Amino acid sequence: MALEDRNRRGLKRLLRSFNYAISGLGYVIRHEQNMQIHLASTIAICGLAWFFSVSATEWVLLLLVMGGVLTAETLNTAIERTVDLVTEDFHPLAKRAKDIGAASVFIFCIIAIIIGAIIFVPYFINIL
Ligand SMILES: Nc1ncnc2c1ncn2[C@@H]1O[C@H](COP(=O)(O)OP(=O)(O)OP(=O)(O)O)[C@@H](O)[C@H]1O
Repeated sequence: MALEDRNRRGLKRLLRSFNYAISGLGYVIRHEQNMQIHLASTIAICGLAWFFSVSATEWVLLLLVMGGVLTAETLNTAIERTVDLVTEDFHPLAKRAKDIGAASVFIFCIIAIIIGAIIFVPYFINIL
């Protein structure tokens, strides 16, 4: 957001914020291979949920964890770019910050896999 707009309010500022968010999302999707993998997984999981006609509660849980993974990856990319802005040299703290950012995505992925298994395994067993 342009610096002079920071104290302004109203629809114009809201629309600009929306545009900046879309631009950030587009960047992450275009440049981060992990985000592309997460998105492909999200589409596949939605297809599976539709195929098995999962319940509304299960949809909510799936959407929450899928959204959580995508959000964690987006924030992790922001951390990576911020670290790159601070230093391009090897630095133990840069490594620490990036590794911890990556850990946050990893944690959410593990939780998503566990919740996905809890929801889908009974459906798979049913069609066997
Ligand atoms: N400036 C740095 N100093 C020390 N270690 C770094 C630095 N930059 C990256 N690393 C190490 O290399 C790893 C990979 O960093 P990189 O910036 O390539 O991110 P990435 O995990 O490959 O993510 P992506 O490919 O999604 O951008 C980091 O997790 C960190 O351990």
